[in-house]
Amino acid sequence: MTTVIKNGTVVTADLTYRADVAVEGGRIVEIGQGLRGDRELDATGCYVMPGGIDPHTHLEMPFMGTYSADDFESGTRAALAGGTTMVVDFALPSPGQGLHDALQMWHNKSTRANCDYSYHMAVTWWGEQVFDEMKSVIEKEGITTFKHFMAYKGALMVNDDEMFASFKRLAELGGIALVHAENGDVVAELQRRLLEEGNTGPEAHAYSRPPQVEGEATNRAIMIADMAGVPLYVVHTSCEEAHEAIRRARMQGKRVWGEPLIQHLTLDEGEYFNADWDHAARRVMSPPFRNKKHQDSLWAGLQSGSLSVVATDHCAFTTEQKRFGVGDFTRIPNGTGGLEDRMPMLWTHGVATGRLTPNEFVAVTSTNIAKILNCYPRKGAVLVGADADLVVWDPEKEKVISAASQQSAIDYNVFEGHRVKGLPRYTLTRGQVAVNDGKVETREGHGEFVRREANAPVNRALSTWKDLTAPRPVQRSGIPASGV
Ligand SMILES: NC(=O)NCCC(=O)O
Ligand SMILES: [Zn+2]
Ligand SMILES: [Zn+2]
Repeated sequence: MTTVIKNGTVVTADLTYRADVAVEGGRIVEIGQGLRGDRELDATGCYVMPGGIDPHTHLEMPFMGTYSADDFESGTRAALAGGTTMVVDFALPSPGQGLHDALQMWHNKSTRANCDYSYHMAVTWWGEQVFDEMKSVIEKEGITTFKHFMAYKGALMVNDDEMFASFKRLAELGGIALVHAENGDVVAELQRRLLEEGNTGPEAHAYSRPPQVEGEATNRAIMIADMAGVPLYVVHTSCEEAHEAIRRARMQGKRVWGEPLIQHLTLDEGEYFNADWDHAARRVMSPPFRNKKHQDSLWAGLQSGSLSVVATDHCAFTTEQKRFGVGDFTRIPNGTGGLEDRMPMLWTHGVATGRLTPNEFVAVTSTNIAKILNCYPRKGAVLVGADADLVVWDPEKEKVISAASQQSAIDYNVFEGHRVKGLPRYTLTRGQVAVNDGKVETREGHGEFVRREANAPVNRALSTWKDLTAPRPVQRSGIPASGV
């Protein structure tokens, strides 16, 4: 059966043009004028764009004594409702657990996914087993991106020596290093002091994680990655200090990317001073929301290209779960939702305000990350042969965000009450119409795992450069290279 999206304007990361798009067998089979199909979707007045890719989600994640509330079913349903057609979640080994073991647990959870997905692997401890398994995780499992938590001391955090060892291994295997960049030692000390001084509420969460802890860790990760010769992707970049480090590194030719979240772009630290404990705690995440200066920096980064991708870090906890932290802010489960709202919020606050062009919107929500993850143009493109992961975007469609009508399993929404203009009319996941004229018609289990190959072009370029500039002995006549 052929489905044709008719009368729309195709918008990709670099082109805008009028065309119909024909889809068959889950792929785009033709792009042109006057196409006919067994089923036709009217895109009059709409943009036909690559579906969004959210490279940072935590679905059913075991964390801080509980599990995040959205699983692969509700999470990917929320994603599709908002125009996102692929998510990348984090497989998280517990201390001492093997990588393949953890991966199997994630494969078991994701059988319910409504859209395609991939994983990053987390390096939560270091040892010979992790070193060995990294190779097969990359080469056999198709997972090429490995996350390192520089925070969450005593739980997920790895130290510099472990990070350097892991980064070197990734450089050798053609993978990419990811970091959650916050100085976990300093955060732990600030938390201890704040509690001692009687600062127990959610606002203390923000005080315990100032921009300096993020700026320092981002710089450190960049330098360690440079010494290891591995490309680096910095997740949830929230402040000017971290952005500045990334910007400088990129200007020096280092292979570094930064990922702001839609929450940090549009919500600020004022949320933590709300008199309602629940309101503030629901917004506790790491790094915390910042002020306008930092938000302006992130927007400028997207405009100038020093920041590359907008994600959500979707890690949703119910109010009941957040209340674990009454009386001690360090026990509030860290994380917020955003999967359904990333694209409409970014369109409303980015494109409609003139901060981003529609093409830049596609770049930062889909195409850039598809290239970084080495799954472009299968994902992130409107091209013949690409997966038919598409969103038919109606720039005139409006709604007020509300927990009452959301797909997510939690009982609130951090964007509650925000009016958005720009929403999906249709979302297609490998050709299946999951949002049909605004109505959600997802199919549980439709999602497939997306394998990715190592040694992306950026890895090859970086290793060529590192080889070329590696230390070499100077040949001196009459002097042997090694002692006699
Ligand atoms: N970001 C957050 O607060 N929770 C999810 C885990 C992480 O990415 O740090
Ligand atoms: Zn993180
Ligand atoms: Zn995260």
